Amino acid sequence: MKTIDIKYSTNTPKYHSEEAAGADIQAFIDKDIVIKPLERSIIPTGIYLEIPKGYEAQVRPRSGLAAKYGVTVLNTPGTIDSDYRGEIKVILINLGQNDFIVSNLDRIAQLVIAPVIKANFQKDIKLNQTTRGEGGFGSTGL
Ligand SMILES: O=c1ccn([C@H]2C[C@H](O)[C@@H](COP(=O)(O)OP(=O)(O)OP(=O)(O)O)O2)c(=O)[nH]1
Ligand SMILES: [Mg+2]
Repeated sequence: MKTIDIKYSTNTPKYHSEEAAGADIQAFIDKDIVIKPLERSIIPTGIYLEIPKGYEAQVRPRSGLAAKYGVTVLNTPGTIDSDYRGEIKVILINLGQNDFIVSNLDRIAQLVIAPVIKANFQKDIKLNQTTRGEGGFGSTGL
């Protein structure tokens, strides 16, 4: 497994198994946050990273919260740019039927570090032809 060093300040994401792809991130809050059904909340984590150029961090949901409570990350996968130096925050949405309570240090999401390929977008009015052409949104059948 490839590894890279990433500097952090305040809190750290934590891998919970040897080969976990995602490092869990915890809520870092003074008091509980209640998320009502169909509402969302921006949860601080106290995590600040210096991600090396050429990488990003993706904020992904935890499947346990989704399966048990219907709670997920609204903008999944959230994108943490390598030049971002602010606190990582998680936008949770409660798609379940009950209030969801977030307490300090609850593991609310996970971070996956991934390489980034930057495109040099080149304007060309004639794009090459393909069999699919302009077909999308179920054009090949469901
Ligand atoms: O779940 C997320 C997503 C983003 N961010 C931070 C890090 C990221 O680098 C920055 C900007 O995110 P994004 O590009 O997704 O948001 P935007 O709405 O395009 O804002 P901006 O104009 O600042 O790029 O916000 C988070 O803390 N959590
Ligand atoms: Mg942006």
